[in-house]
Amino acid sequence: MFDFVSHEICSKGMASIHQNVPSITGWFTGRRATCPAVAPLATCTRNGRNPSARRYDCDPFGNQPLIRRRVSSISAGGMFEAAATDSGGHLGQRDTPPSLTSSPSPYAAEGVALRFRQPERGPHDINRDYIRSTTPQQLSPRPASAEVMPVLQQQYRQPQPLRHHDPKTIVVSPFSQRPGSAAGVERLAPLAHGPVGGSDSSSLRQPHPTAEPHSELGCARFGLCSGCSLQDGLAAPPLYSEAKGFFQQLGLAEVPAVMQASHGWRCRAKLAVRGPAGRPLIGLFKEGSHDCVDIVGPAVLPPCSTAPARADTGRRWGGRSGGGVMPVAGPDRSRDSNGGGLSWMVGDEALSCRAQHPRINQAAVLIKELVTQLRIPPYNEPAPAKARVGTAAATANHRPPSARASRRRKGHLQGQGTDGHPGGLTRVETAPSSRAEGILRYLQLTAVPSQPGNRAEEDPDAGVQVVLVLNLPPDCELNDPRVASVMQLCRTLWRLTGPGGPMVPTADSPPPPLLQPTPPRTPLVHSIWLNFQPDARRNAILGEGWCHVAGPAAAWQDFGGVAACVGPGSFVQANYGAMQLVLEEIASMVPCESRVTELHAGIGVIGLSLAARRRLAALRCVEVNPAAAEPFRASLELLRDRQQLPTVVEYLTAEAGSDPDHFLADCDVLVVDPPRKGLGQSLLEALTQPSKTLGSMELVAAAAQPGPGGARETSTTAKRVLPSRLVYLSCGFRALQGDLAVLLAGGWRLRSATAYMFFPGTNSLETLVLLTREVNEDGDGDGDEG
Ligand SMILES: C[S@@+](CC[C@H](N)C(=O)[O-])C[C@H]1O[C@@H](n2cnc3c(N)ncnc32)[C@H](O)[C@@H]1O
Repeated sequence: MFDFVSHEICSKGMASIHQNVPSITGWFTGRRATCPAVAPLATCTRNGRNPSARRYDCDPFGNQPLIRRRVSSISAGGMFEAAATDSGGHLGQRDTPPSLTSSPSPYAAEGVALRFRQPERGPHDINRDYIRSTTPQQLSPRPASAEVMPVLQQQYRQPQPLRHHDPKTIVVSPFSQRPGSAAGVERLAPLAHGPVGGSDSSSLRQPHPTAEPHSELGCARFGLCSGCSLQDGLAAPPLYSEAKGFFQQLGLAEVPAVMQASHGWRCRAKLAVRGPAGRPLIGLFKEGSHDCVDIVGPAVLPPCSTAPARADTGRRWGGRSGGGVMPVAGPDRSRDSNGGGLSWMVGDEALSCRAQHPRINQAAVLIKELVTQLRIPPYNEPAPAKARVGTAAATANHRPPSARASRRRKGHLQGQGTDGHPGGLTRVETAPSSRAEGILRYLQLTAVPSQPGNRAEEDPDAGVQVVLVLNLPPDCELNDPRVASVMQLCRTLWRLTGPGGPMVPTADSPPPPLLQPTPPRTPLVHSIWLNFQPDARRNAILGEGWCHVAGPAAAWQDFGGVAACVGPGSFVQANYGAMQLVLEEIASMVPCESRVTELHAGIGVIGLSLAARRRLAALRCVEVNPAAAEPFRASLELLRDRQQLPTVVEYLTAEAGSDPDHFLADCDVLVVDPPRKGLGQSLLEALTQPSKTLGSMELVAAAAQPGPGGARETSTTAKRVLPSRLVYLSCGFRALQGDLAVLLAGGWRLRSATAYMFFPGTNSLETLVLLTREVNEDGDGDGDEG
């Protein structure tokens, strides 16, 4: 029998993600918003002709139906459709909608015909009530169906070699295989110098022209942005040497260092958006400042283009590609009434962030281009009152929100909180009285596998879940012009790179958002969310309000053999590949049939993967962020359909230190994965004072526990029974040192430690430690378990 016990999973905080989605159905589908930028691309693709030889003008906001004009620039989000034609100008689509004529096009030689539609409403005339009362079917009988859309989307679906992928795991320190080591991890000899990893010699591995020629990182921006502090020795940062010495003092001869990939490892990126309207900077802050270093490469034409290169305006990185240089629209064009041109196709990977998944880089390029063309004002930070500066190492580590902040999160629209993961950003506290301007604050981009069962970190065709973090209140009216420009961005982005179809679910569609399958072939943009973070004082990137705009709500990803539901506000490790290795090693530390408690469980990635791999007798997960419960439940449901699970699965929304006796009851193996500050005092006490007599209240609680191993005693002399194994995954090495001192003094014995490079290029570690203690009949441990 399967039993899912969920405590404090209330109807408010735990509401299904879609339950609180505002009824904006039909808003985005009310007009055919196919961007005519498809025209040159379609031309290029179909006929191999010069796309810039002839361009099409259009007045996307005009009211003249069915007008063709020649023009000089192309709108980013117009109100028309584009259709590819054959050489005679006839539409080539078999299922051409009746709204498109088949009359010969004057531009037939271009292979493209544009037709303009009478927009039902102007782009700035968005009315929420109107939207709510209109179904997508009424407004848009079908998604943009012109052939050029699939053609364009195909451009983004093109399977590309995942050039960053490094199949080899690097282990720096010499060591022998040991029982607790990561299963399947390839152990290599120590690396002294030279490139990390296998024989991949793709361009992503080539250093930037301006980078240190022999550096492993090979990034032209090294030293400018705060994302990386090391460009060599990525697999053995200075902190690793220190950690090795620390553990050797504690009796461990070997401390393996594991790096899964040196480039392209980041599957979730959080990027600041700053700078003036029309010239956005998207990237990370310089050390100790609000100066944003742009890490998003320029948009360039595809190699097949023969378009003449135009002089760069100087506001972008110089563009280059295999097929020539094509700086995109300059300021003059961005002032066009049509919103400027979209001449780009992809960014230049050699100029993009080395750490990020290539598909994240591509999405960032597209979004930057649209932000530029639509002149969406980036967030303008108020002057900082006191700068709290993180080092590169600190920024690499996550800083989950305080428990109080997490409790405050109710999620205005979605019931989702934030994970507070900076994703490489240095955050700076600002003065309470400061005033911020601008709209677009951050981008959160998460790689999503293109196929169920795929892993995003290995998937060259991965999609990207886009979160636009806005400096707007969650209750901002959607007819607010500031939102309108953002929505125009969303609409264009979706039309260009989404899978097609309406952007939001219909009002009467069933709400299975978390279990919504990923489309068979995922285009570049998997889904779009808005997050509202208007508070300049809050030290968090994500705010409380969420709005689901397009695509599946969740980004499912295989973690440790389990399909894990990752919401846009869920905590998830940025380095998916390294986390997979950690999960393998944790599985090797946990005996089959164990009763496992996982504290700081998040969406339950570790616990569920153990449940899938180790036939656990029981699983209890404890997490303070209430927004993590719903994704956990969704993952659990999917897993239950596939295989046998522990008879009792508990998910507790609570602070790890709030009731340790309850959490530790009936537990053989305790897994902890705390934030950087490490374990709380009460938990450390509980783990080191087994002979503490339980109070009567605790006994009542313990007696209520079902199943074998529940309350074994009812007298007030009952003692706390501790687990025999403690698996400690730490992202804060300093805190780990302190916690280990307490635990070792309290009877635990250190069995193994492995240093994982979760953030190659930074001086940080993710340390996985196994501790054991012998448990006698009294529940006391003498610190030695077999
Ligand atoms: C490093 S993350 C680990 C999450 C999860 N194990 C994973 O790998 O996805 C730390 C988690 O601890 C949670 N957390 C922070 N303080 C906590 C507390 N006092 N009690 C319980 N959970 C806490 C955070 O919300 C976050 O989900």
